[in-house]
Amino acid sequence: MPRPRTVLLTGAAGGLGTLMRGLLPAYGYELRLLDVLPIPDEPAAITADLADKDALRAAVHGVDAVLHLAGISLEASFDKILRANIEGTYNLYEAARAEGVRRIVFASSNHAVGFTPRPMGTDPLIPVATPHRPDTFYGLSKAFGEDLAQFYWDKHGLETVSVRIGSCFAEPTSVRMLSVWMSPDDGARLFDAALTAERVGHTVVYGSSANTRLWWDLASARALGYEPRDDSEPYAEKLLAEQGELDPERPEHACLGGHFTTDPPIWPH
Ligand SMILES: NC(=O)c1ccc[n+]([C@@H]2O[C@H](COP(=O)([O-])OP(=O)(O)OC[C@H]3O[C@@H](n4cnc5c(N)ncnc54)[C@H](O)[C@@H]3O)[C@@H](O)[C@H]2O)c1
Ligand SMILES: O=C(O)[C@H]1O[C@@H](O)[C@H](O)[C@@H](O)[C@@H]1O
Repeated sequence: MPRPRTVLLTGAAGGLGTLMRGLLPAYGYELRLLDVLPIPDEPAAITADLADKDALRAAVHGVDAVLHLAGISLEASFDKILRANIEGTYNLYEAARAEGVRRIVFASSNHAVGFTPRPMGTDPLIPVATPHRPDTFYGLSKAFGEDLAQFYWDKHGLETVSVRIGSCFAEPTSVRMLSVWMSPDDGARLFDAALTAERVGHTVVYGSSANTRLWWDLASARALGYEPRDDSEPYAEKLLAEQGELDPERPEHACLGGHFTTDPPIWPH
């Protein structure tokens, strides 16, 4: 596939969208921005809901690829998740298929597999082929999105890289995040690799930096050409002094999804 140049960035007003708006142009992409919220200082951004099928058709028309970040990014009622994340992602795929877009990079989440026990001691890293074990309606919508991506590849030849993002923020803020953190710079490296790798079909990868305390296997991400450069370890001493080690007796410390696994989820995590 020729290197994509024009990329629709959905969820461009959000935290990750704002970070990627800043970082991805340096890789040579021309970003077309979309969000349900207006974006200050971005008059060309498309303000549209993922429920608006006509707006999505127009938004994907002529782009080489889509980086799909839009949606509810925390736990919410099933009705809200259904509309934004499940129907919204379907609407985006259908628009992309109809307009002949070749590739989508889908912001999946570790919460699609959040009830997977985290490795302890000498346990092996968690592979991407681990079964879906969503920890929330939110995680369930990401499991659906991964299946939707597989279906659109098998049926329509529309490629996807589903990125099970850990925690992509400027800095890790919890002991759990020491294992799942993805620095914004590594996030841009991974999204660039996912947009440009040859013949991905539907590939699932974990999205994180090369953390010393990593819980999952980055092999499928590295196979796309991703070379992480960051590690959360410099933050470890301070976070461990403040919060202590994870306690395997506490369910929210024993699983990948952390506090998303409690009922209701406990914020912050
Ligand atoms: N930030 C992370 O660490 C992380 C981790 C795992 C997965 N993700 C996923 O990455 C994506 C971006 O995460 P974020 O942290 O920037 O979240 P965010 O909540 O800051 O941003 C999401 C954006 O999507 C927009 N949006 C929501 N519903 C919409 C709709 N119906 N139509 C159009 N736009 C809509 C929101 O207005 C918002 O700007 C999300 O899909 C999230 O689930 C993020
Ligand atoms: O697991 C995590 O830390 C992150 O998971 C993502 O799916 C959520 O969107 C984000 O809010 C969490 O911080």
